[in-house]
Amino acid sequence: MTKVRVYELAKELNMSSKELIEKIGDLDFDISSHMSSIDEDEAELIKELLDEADRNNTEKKKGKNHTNMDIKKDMENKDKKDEFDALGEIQEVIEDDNTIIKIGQNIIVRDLADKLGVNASQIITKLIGLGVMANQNQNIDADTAAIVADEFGKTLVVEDEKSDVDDIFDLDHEDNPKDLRQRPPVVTVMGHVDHGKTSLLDAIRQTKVTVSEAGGITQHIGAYSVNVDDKKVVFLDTPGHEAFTSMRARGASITDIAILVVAADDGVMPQTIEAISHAKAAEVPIIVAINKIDKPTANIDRIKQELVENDLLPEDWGGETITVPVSARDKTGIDELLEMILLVAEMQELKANPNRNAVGTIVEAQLDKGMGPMATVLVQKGTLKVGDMVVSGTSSGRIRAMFDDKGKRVKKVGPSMPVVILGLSEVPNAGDLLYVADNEKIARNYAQRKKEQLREEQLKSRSKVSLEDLFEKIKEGEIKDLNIIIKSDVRGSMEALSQSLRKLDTEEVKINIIHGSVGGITESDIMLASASNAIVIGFNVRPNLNAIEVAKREEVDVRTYRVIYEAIEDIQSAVKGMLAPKIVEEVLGRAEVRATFRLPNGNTIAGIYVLNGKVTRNSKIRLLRDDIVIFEGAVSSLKRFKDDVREVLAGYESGIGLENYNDLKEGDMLEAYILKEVER
Ligand SMILES: Nc1nc2c(ncn2[C@@H]2O[C@H](COP(=O)(O)OP(=O)(O)OP(=O)(O)O)[C@@H](O)[C@H]2O)c(=O)[nH]1
Repeated sequence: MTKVRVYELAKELNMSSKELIEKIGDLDFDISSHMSSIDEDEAELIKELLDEADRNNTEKKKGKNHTNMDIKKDMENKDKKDEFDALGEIQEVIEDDNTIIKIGQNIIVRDLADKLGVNASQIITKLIGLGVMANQNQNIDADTAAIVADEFGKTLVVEDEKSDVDDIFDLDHEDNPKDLRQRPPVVTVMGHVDHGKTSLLDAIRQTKVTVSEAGGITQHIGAYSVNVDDKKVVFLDTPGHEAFTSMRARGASITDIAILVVAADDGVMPQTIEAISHAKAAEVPIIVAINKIDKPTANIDRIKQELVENDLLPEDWGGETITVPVSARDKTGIDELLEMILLVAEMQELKANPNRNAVGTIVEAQLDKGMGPMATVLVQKGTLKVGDMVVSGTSSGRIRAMFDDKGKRVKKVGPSMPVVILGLSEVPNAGDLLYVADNEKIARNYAQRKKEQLREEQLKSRSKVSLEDLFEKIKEGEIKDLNIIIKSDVRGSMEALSQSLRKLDTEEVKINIIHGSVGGITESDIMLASASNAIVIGFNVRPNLNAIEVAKREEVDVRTYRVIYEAIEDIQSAVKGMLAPKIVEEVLGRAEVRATFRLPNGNTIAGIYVLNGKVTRNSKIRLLRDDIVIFEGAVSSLKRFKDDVREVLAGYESGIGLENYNDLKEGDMLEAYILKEVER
C-alpha cells in the first residue's frame, strides 16, 4: 500500500507538521516526526477525524464573530508569503473583537470574572459544575478557563507570555549579516603592578580627549573612547586582569583586545605572566606596549626576549605578537599603539547591528545621592536611546537621561560605546547584561522572572567542574576540556607537573594547563579558574585566606598536593571516573606565629594567635611561609598559660609545639586540619 509522509499530509490539510502531530497525538497512530510515514487508509481516517473535530468546534462556537479555529483557518488559507501580513491582521481582529479574551497560562478566578464581565460567584458556580473547587483568589489553568469562557459566549486566547519575555533575550539571535556594521574595538589594559597601566590610560586620554563640557557629569565612568582619524577606540578604564576576569566570570566578554603593559626597565614579571594567561584563556588578542622607554635603563630587546620565553613571539622577530615601544610619561608611541589597535581590530572584523533593540553590559554602577541608580553601559548591539525601557538582572526602568564618557548629554549611542544611564529601579550588577524591552510589561516580567531565577539558582548550585564529578560530565559530553591552573613552590616542579598532566589527554577529554606560576594560590587564580571553568592544583603551596573564601563562593575546586605523583594519579583517576573513596582534609583554622621561645631541651615553642576557626591538640599542622608549605606534621603540645588544652579558638593566644620541627619563625602561618574519610 502507498505510504504518505506526515509532512505531505499536513501540507494537504493546510497545517504545519507540528500541529498535525499534536492533533493526532491522542489517536493510536505511530507518528513521531514529520518524516514518519502512514498508510493511505490511515491518512484518510485522520482526515475524516479532523474534519469531524473541525465541524464540532464550529458548531460549538456558532454565533461568534471569530473563533480561534476561524482565525487559524484564515491564516492557513493564506499563501505562505502572506502569512506574516495575516498574522498582523489576526492580531488586529483579536484586538477589536470583544468576544475574545486574552490570558496567560493561568488566571486568578477574580481576574477571569473581570475579563468576562461577570461576578466571581458565577465563575465559581460554573467551576463547581466542572468539578473544580476554587475560591476567587485561586489560580485556574487556561484549559479550565477556556471552558468557563465558552459558557459565557467568549473565546479565550492564551497569550504566550514567555515568548514575549524571551524576545528580549535576543542576544543569541543571529543578526542578518547584511545588517552588520563595523564597530569600534573595546580594549583592556593589563600588566604588572607599577608598569604604567594607569599612566598609559591617562596618556591616551590626555592626548586624544578634549575637556569635558560644563553641565554634564564629570566623574570617571569606567570606560572612554578616543578618536583615531575617523575611527574610534574604546578603553575600559579599570586596568588589570583581575577586573577583566571577574567580568568574564560573570559571563561578560566585552574586551576585544588586551594591551599588555611591560616596563622596559623591569621586564616580564609574575603579574605580566598572569595577564598573558588571562587574556589567552579568554582568547583575546594581545598587543604589548613596552613602556617607560624614556628610562636610561630601558632595554627593549630584553623585553622581547622575555616575551618569547612566555610564548609571545614579537612580529619583528617573525612572530605574530605586535609590540609597540611607548612612554606614558613623554606620551611617545601613543599614536602607533592606537594604530596597531585599529589594525588588530580590522583583522578581527568587529561588527554589530546598530538597528535593533540594544543589548549591552553593565561596566560600573552606583547609587548617586541626587540622581539615583547610575550605570555605565557598554552597548554591544543595537542603539540605546533615551526613553528606552531597559532591564538588567532584577533592575528595570525607562532611561531618563544618558551621558557619554565626556559628561555630555546624549540621546542615543551605538555599538561598543560606553554611556551612563539614569532611570533604573535599582543599582544593577557590573558584568550583567542590559536589554531593551519593547514595553514596560515585558521589562517588569523579565525582572520578576530574573528574581525568581536568582532564588532558584541560589538553591541549586552552579555546575562548576570538580574532580568528583568530572567523569560524569565527560560522559554526558558536558566537558571536553579539563582546564587546570597550577601553582607551585618552585618552577621546576610546576613544569614537571604540567608536562605529566598534559600526557593524560584521552579521546574524550583534553587537558589544558591554562596558567602555571610560582607562588601561593591567590584570589586572582581562583577568579581565572572560575571564569575558565578550571580546577586549581597547588603543589607545596596553599591558598591564602582570601582565596579560600573566593573559592568557596565561586565553587572552584582547589586541590593541593605534596607529592607530584599523587596529583597525577588523582587527575588520571578522575578522567577515568575512578577517583577512589578518599580521605579528605577539613581545614579547622589558621593561626599566626607572633613569637618563638627556645626551651632548654632545644625544642621551639611558638606563641600563636588564632585568626579564624580553631587549632586543636589532635589536628595536623601545615606551616606556611608566604603561602608556601614549609612543613607538615603533628602538634606536640598546645598550652594556654601553663595548662594543656584540647583546643584554642579564634581570637585567643596560645603556645604550640610541633613534632620534629623547631624552625618556627615570627610571621609564619599555621594551618590546622584533620583528615576525614568520606564516601563518594
Ligand atoms: N619614566 C617613566 N615612568 C613612568 C612611565 N609610565 C609610568 N611611569 C611611572 O611608573 C609608576 C607606576 O605607574 P602607574 O601608571 O601607576 O602604574 P600601574 O601599572 O597603573 O600601577 P598599579 O595601578 O599600581 O598596578 C608611576 O610612578 C609613573 O609615574 C613612563 O613611560 N616613563
